[in-house]
Amino acid sequence: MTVLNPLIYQPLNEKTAIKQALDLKLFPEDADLTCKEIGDGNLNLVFHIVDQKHNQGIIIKQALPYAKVVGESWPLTLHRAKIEADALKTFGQIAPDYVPKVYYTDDQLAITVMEDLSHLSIARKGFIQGETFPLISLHLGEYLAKTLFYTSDYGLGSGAKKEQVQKFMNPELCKITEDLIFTDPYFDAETNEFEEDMRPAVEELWKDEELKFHVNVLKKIFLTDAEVLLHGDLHTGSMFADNQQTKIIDPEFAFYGPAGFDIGQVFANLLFQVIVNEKHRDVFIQHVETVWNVFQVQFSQLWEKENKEPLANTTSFLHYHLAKYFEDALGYTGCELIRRTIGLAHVADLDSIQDEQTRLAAKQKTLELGKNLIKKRKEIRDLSEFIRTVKEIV
Ligand SMILES: Nc1ncnc2c1ncn2[C@@H]1O[C@H](COP(=O)(O)OP(=O)(O)O)[C@@H](O)[C@H]1O
Ligand SMILES: CSC[C@H]1O[C@H](OP(=O)(O)O)[C@H](O)[C@@H]1O
Repeated sequence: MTVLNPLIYQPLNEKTAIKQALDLKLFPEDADLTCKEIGDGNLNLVFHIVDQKHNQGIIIKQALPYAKVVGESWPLTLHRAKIEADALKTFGQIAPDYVPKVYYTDDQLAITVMEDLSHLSIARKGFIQGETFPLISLHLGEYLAKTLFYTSDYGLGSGAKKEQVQKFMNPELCKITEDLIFTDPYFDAETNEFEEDMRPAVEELWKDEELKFHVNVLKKIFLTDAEVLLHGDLHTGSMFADNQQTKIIDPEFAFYGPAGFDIGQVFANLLFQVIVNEKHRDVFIQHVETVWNVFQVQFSQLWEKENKEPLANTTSFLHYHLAKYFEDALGYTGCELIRRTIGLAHVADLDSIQDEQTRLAAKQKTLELGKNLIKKRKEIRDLSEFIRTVKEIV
């Protein structure tokens, strides 16, 4: 665990970030550097440094010793910067096409210097502006298949996997997920945020004992099933895209957990668009289908060709895993839909809808779909039944 050393750790500002870049000799000597802090996430500082002369940029991301969205009253480990840098390196080796290059890291300063992706758009923002990024689901399916297979016992071997489990222990960030996704939305917690008009639906949800039982089961799986190295926060605000490329950023919540968690977060964040984006509804339904289809095909190929556990390499055991991942993913999809509607840290897909009635109707649908997926995840046995459930509610 990185200990905060006030003699070494200092939050950067736009001037000291330029000095840092110069000290690291990441630009030519005649560079004309400008710097802007562009962090729009909940937790960290992000400095965009550009050499105006040669039109080259880098990103310096720095963790603060607290959660930026709340302030100094919510202290948060700087160790998350090391977790993020290590996860970017691990995922970068496994799926280099989909991960920004890491140029430099400093655990004491809690910084990661990485490839500037500002020629791409944050997927969530692009979707809201009407983009569909036609290849994003194919890329996400491949990214998920590779990262979830190659970090598992079957892709890595059980000894090496255990070392990784240790390396990616991330208790403070996991606790945020445990609270914000699996606990707080299900009672009258201070962190929750919802419009007063949503109160009847929210209070109904708080009283739903069957739902809370299922959320407890999903939380238990999250707490105990150290299957694969997860990104841990794989929403569309953690994806850069254009019509050709997709890059996944921000894995500071990485840890060993259930494979279905990353898949479910991807499904949920695409489903926000299925719910709000009438014009491109079918495209986003297809995106959900493609993510699963590509994941399933590529994961199965890796399982058969690269399996380090000879006895595990059977079709029936592969199907057992795919069925578990799918069932868990549906449950986590439901949890993500609900927490982004009534918990802390909403999504712009919903909150940016100007018309109040349209916005409230969309939020009712995300809650309804979320509850259904959580409760019925064992009955929904395949992709077509999943899509049928989505269409019935949307
Ligand atoms: N590699 C990058 N290239 C360009 N912009 C980036 C890069 N990484 C982050 N950003 C910008 O900074 C914002 C916040 O980054 P993010 O990693 O999501 O921070 P946080 O951990 O605080 O959520 C992103 O939405 C994006 O606009
Ligand atoms: C207090 S953290 C809330 C929320 O923020 C994280 O998202 P991001 O880092 O992408 O801004 C994560 O989803 C947490 O649950």
